[in-house]
Amino acid sequence: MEIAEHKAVANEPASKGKKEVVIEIKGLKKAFGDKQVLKGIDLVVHRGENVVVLGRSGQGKSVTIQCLVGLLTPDEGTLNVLGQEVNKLDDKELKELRTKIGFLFQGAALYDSMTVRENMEFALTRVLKITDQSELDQRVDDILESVGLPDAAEKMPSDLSGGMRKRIGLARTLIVNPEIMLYDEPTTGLDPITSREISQLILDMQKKYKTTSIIITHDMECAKITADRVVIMDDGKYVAEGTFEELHKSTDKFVKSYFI
Ligand SMILES: Nc1ncnc2c1ncn2[C@@H]1O[C@H](COP(=O)(O)OP(=O)(O)OP(=O)(O)O)[C@@H](O)[C@H]1O
Repeated sequence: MEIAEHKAVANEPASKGKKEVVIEIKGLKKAFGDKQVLKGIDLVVHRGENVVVLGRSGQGKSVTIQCLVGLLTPDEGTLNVLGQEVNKLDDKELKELRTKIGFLFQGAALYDSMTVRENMEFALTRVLKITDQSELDQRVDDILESVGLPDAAEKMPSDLSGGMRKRIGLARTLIVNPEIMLYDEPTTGLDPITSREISQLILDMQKKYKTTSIIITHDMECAKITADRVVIMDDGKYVAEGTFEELHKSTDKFVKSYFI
C-alpha cells in the first residue's frame, strides 16, 4: 500500500515556501459501542486545496466530517481547524467557527417555502448579518450568475431540477464566503452529464472563491475533475494518498480496484 507519511505540520507559519495548514487531523479515533469506525485518521489540508476522500460505504468518511465540525466528539486524537482545536471550543466558539465552514450534503437543503432569493437572503442575514436590501440583491445576483443560474431568483425550489437544486445549494452555501467547504457526495443522484457539470462547478468555485475543500465522493469522475489530492479510506484509516493521476497509475491491487 502506498500511503504517504503524513507529516505533522500544524502551527507552521504561512511563510515563504510553506503552505498554510487549514485543517489538521491527528490520530482520530471514534467508536460507536463496540464498533471501531475510525482507527487513527491523519490528514493535513492546505489553504486553497481540494482533497477528495474515496472509500467504500460505511468506512467513516461522514463521521470524520462530523468530528471536524464538532457534531461528534472523538474518542482520541485532535482536530485543528483554522488554527483552533475543535474539541476545546465552547458552544459559542464552535458556532462562530461553523460560520466559516460551508456544507453541501446530499440533499441541497433549501427551504421549500421560500423562493431561491429568499433562501439566499436568509443565509446572508443570519450569518453575515447583512440587512441593506441593495447589498442583499447584489450578492444574490452575483452568486446566481457564478453558478450559471442568473434567472432563478424568483423560482421556488420545487420548480428546480436536481442539477439546478445542487447549483442553488452550492450558491446558498458559498454566498456567506466560507473559508472551508465540506462536500458529502455532491453528485449522488444526478445523471452523468449533470454530475460532470456540478464537479466542474465545484472546481470553478474553488478557484473563484479560493475555498479549501474536503469532498467525499464515490464518483471517480468528480474526483478526477475536482481533486488536487485524493485519499482512500479503508477499515477506518487512510490507506493511500496522491494526485488522481498518481493513484490511477498505482500498481497496488486495492488502489487499482477504484479505477476499474
Ligand atoms: N451517530 C452514530 N451512531 C452510531 N453509529 C454511527 C453513527 N454515525 C455513523 N455511525 C456508523 O459509523 C459507520 C460509518 O458511517 P459513515 O456514515 O461515516 O460512513 P461513510 O464512509 O460516510 O459511508 P457512505 O459512503 O455510505 O456515506 C457506519 O457503520 C454507521 O452506521
